[in-house]
Amino acid sequence: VSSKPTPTCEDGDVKVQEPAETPSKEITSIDTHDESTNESPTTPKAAATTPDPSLTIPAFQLNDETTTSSNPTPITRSPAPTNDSRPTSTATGVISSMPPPPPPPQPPLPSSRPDTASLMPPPSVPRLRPPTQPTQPTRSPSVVAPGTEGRYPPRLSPGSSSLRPPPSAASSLRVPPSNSLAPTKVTLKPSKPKRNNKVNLQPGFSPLDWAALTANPNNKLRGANLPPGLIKVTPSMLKAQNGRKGTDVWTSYQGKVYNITPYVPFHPGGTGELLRGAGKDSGKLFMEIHPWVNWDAILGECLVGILVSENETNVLDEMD
Ligand code: HEM
Repeated sequence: VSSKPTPTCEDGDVKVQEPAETPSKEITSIDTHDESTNESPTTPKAAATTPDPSLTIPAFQLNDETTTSSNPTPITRSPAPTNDSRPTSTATGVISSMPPPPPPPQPPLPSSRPDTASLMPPPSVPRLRPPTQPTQPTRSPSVVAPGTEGRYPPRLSPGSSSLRPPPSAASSLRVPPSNSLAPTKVTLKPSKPKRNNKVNLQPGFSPLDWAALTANPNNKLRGANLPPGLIKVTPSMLKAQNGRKGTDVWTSYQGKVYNITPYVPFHPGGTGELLRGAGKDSGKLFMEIHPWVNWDAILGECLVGILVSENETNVLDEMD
């Protein structure tokens, strides 16, 4: 639109002649221009009136668009007001609008160029300003809540914060390995040496040897003199089976009584440790030292009976 005719007609004062020469033609062109841009009616008029100055038009357009600083000054002068009056009049009646604006044509080329430049800038300037202005204000408020340009960091910070949560996934993965691995490693190292209370078992008394021994039911690991079925064991009976005076060593675990005598040489923790539960319940000691050990899997064949109360056995004896 800026390149159209403004230069030739616009020579400042010459504008009057242009409308007079081509009223019908100008009307059509002006109408179209007015529809597209309400603010810049002058540009359409110039375009209709100036078919010849095509050469001058391109040069001005480029200059006007590129240089924003030069645009404002020419616009403010005369073109802006003149243009505004023209379009408004054209909107209602083309003829009325045309006569008032057109000034006498001026021969000097330089003067015509500035006019075109002034005419050109208005359309281009408003167009450029609106997009930039709305974007800036929107940015400043959103960013700003605190302030102006310097607020980019704040924006970045909120953005980063929003990313941080999603980063929540990435952050969770990163943190645990570094922190968790270090402590776990440290804890494992000291714990192993502390618990390394295992004893050197005699040849033929390894866990595999014990497994082979228990696999054969004819070994009678429960005791030679016991009945085939499980027996009821009272606390007094358990206490008497402590290994002293040549007796077998019994211990209880979860309400069941076991003969641990055959297992003593196989116990990795040593004889002394295992005999701490002789004649009494070993559940507490067992769970404190190695709760991961499967008691029943190791001593299943050593099961003697079920632990019962003293009164119960007495009643049963009386009944018998
Ligand atoms: C008074 C009861 C018991 C005490 C005080 C005791 C004590 C211990 C000790 C101090 C260790 C060495 C742990 C180490 O150095 O890591 C150990 C290992 C072991 N004990 Fe016992 N123990 C008892 C009963 C039993 C019983 C009844 C069984 C079998 C059912 C048993 C099976 C084992 C096994 C398999 C290990 C080796 C654990 C491993 O290699 O991690 N213990 N025991």
